[in-house]
Amino acid sequence: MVENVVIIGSGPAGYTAAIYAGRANLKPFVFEGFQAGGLPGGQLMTTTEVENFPGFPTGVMGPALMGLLKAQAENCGAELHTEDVTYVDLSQRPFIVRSESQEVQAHSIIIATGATAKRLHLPSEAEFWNKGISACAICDGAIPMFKGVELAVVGGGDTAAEEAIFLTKYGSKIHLLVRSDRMRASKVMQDRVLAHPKIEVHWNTEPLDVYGSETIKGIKLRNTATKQESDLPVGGLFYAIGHKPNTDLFAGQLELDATGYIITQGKSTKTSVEGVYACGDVQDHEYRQAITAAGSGCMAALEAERWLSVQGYGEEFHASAEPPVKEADKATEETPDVVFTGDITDTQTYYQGSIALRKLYHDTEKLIMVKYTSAHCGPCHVMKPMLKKVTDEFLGQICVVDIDIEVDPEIAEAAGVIGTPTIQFFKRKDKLGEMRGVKQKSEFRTAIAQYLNV
Ligand SMILES: Cc1cc2nc3c(=O)[nH]c(=O)nc-3n(C[C@H](O)[C@H](O)[C@H](O)COP(=O)(O)OP(=O)(O)OC[C@H]3O[C@@H](n4cnc5c(N)ncnc54)[C@H](O)[C@@H]3O)c2cc1C
Repeated sequence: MVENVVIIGSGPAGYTAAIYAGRANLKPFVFEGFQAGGLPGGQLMTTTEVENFPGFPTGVMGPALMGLLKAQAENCGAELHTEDVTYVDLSQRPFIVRSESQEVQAHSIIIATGATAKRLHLPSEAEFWNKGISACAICDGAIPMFKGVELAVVGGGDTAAEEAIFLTKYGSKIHLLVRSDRMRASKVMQDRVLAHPKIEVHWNTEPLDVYGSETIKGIKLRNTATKQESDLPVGGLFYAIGHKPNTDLFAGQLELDATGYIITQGKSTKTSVEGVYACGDVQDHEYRQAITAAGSGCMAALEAERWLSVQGYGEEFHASAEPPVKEADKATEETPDVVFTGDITDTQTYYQGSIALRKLYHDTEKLIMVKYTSAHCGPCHVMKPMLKKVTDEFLGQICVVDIDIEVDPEIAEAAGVIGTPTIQFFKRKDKLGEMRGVKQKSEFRTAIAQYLNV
């Protein structure tokens, strides 16, 4: 079967294109992505309050907004697959789009792969990645290791300014490392940074490397004007140095500009290959906003629909009168997380908080799976429903304890948690293993099955 339209990416651009293509009865096939170019849900999964998306007069949390867009896309008939695309062939028709698990043929393609935060590639970066270095202050700032210590943010744009201000909630002092003698951030953000009593701006400053033992203890710096080197003891370093468009898949197949952004024609979302459209940040280095991404996602879907119709493609799929119950809803409806207020025994599967964890840790013979998450962590929002589907397969066999690291920072610190999400497994007071970050369902399933038999 040849799909009418395959959409690659699930940020505001991808989901909006899916909503429009779904409403046009095209049954869009969406590769939401998984790890290759950010998270399913895109960049807004890594932020907190979004105050400028129309329709939310008092703001909306980034992950919540993306949850709404996803639900709307599904309700409009989009078919969502939480996988990365690993290969495309735009030289033949129908086009070929491949992920690890499947190959799809498509009459048209909408590219909405967005952009990814850049790294500095410091000599010791790999050693300390997620052990004090992070590319998302909003996601990781609340981690116990960053509380009450001096932290550094590198960058001079709006993101760096936003992240430095955000981190003042947690760090004792924030050092903002700016490469030149001025910031690129908007005037209003610069004013906020410069007026903040907890932020010190280091002009003409670049990091050369980081050092530490288990976790980062400081940064070696160089003054870009005088070349003088210095040392800045900090407990965390946050990158905010811009983004790279996620276009490696299309290199040599589509026209890209010198920095890798997809070139679209005039006011349209048409690319250099007929039937292939690009929307959102992957083709926009100027506005880079959720609403502009969503707007261009709408344009891409409308343009694809018209093109399919002119070509005589575009098989229509009509939704049934009764909307199907969505998988995501099922997962949360079937087994609601249980919050214990009374006596804690190990007869249930889901628990929350440090009191439950302590009691189970001492009393139960069952496998305990502890989920350390935080409300601000986009990857945690991605992981939660996926993991829930897996743990529902083991009802009654394991005890799953949810720890919000902002509510229970002491227990997270005692457990050595240095990033969210983190999963730890315990049995009879022994720690059996740990998993960090979002993983495939199969990896979670294998780990649980393995530890159950220990
Ligand atoms: C910290 C932060 C805060 C922000 N705050 C705001 C704000 O307040 N207001 C605002 O308007 N904008 C904000 N932005 C900008 C906004 O998030 C982006 O402009 C917007 O998300 C771009 O949407 P997009 O759909 O083009 O791409 P993204 O959101 O970047 O989404 C890209 C999608 O493509 C997927 N993908 C990538 N590669 C592949 C692949 N190989 N296969 C399959 N899928 C793939 C990814 O998984 C992801 O789902 C913020 C950005 C950041 C980083």
